[in-house]
Amino acid sequence: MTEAIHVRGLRLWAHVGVYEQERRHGQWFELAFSLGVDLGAVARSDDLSQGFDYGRGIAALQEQARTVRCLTLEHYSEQILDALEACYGPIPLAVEVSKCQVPVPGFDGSVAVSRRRRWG
Ligand SMILES: Nc1nc2c(c(=O)[nH]1)N=C([C@H](O)[C@@H](O)CO)CN2
Repeated sequence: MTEAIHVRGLRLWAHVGVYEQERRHGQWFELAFSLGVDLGAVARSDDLSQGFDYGRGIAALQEQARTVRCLTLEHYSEQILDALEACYGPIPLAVEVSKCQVPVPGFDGSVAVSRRRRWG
């Protein structure tokens, strides 16, 4: 993949987690996603209508986060890929979803899963 749009640091409050209280109360997630697309047309013309508007993907994931309910980061990442595909069609996609505060005793870090569709 030679060219891509990368969106990083998209913080979303979502109700995802194996524990019932994670799904009931919700928690912060941080997303990064990439669109593997040719940027040449917009680069030459300065006309966004000839390319991919990253704002549409951000808005779609903000909307999705309001209603999503599931257990695992893996399943959440699948729904994120589905939402991006609904936005942009069958283009190469990559996503990384991090749980910012993981409810594991004695663990102060974050956990992330990364997934790809049609990438490479
Ligand atoms: N592979 C995964 N393992 C775990 C997940 C997950 O989403 N994918 N989630 C949890 C809990 O929700 C976590 O927040 C704390 O135990 C556990 N393992």
